[in-house]
Amino acid sequence: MGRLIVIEGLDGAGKRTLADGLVAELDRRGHSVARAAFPRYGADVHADLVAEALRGAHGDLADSVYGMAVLYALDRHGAVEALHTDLRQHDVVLLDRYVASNAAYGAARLHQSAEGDFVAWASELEIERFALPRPDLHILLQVPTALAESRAEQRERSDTERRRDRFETDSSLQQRCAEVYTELAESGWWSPWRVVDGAEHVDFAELAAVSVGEVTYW
Ligand SMILES: Nc1ncnc2c1ncn2[C@@H]1O[C@H](COP(=O)(O)OP(=O)(O)O)[C@@H](O)[C@H]1O
Ligand SMILES: Cc1cn([C@H]2C[C@H](O)[C@@H](COP(=O)(O)OP(=O)(O)O)O2)c(=O)[nH]c1=O
Repeated sequence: MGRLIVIEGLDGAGKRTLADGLVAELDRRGHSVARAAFPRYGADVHADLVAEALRGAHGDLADSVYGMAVLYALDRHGAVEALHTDLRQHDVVLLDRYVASNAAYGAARLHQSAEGDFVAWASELEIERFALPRPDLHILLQVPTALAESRAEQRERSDTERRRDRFETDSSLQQRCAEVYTELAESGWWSPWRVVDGAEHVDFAELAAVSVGEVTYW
């Protein structure tokens, strides 16, 4: 059975770039890796509805924190079988965003902490009811909000396909989100968490060893 590793962090933190580096290191060490990212834009209708709503479609849908969170969750619900298959066939299944994104962004939008009603509701929906597979490890890619914002801006300039949406351009939301992520990591929500400083050089060898369970201390 493979290990489920989840990368979390703010928009523009560098999650995709970190995933590229970690996959290369795991590959170099001979581990087979399956990789996925949520939302599954273009592959799941719920994810597409989310993207459209974030760009102003579907009336007041994007204003509903719970409504949007249900769509993100249904995207993952539709991926449960594929995740189990990948876990059977690979040493590592590496996800760019998972349930903790819903927990962090929803709580932040509602000005709640990780102890609040929203995180409890999201856990009940996705962990209990949808029975999504539990991660072996969350990696929180922590960067100052201003750095994440400038990286997201830089990416927007070089890749017009990735124009920033209304969450991504809301600095105070991103700041609150960073706080909820830190709380989730500190409380060990749903799995152990490894916090990686994305403003510094990342030690991929060490991160790969932690990811495959060779190193089990935090
Ligand atoms: N460690 C880093 N140092 C400098 N730039 C980075 C670093 N990581 C990512 N970037 C750049 O920042 C932008 C956002 O990175 P990306 O991995 O797409 O973030 P995310 O997936 O978290 O939204 C990209 O233009 C990327 O090249
Ligand atoms: C996966 C997920 C994302 N989000 C938020 C985080 C991001 O602000 C936004 C879009 O996800 P993101 O991964 O940033 O997509 P992209 O950068 O490719 O457009 O959705 C949630 O609120 N809940 C979730 O479950």
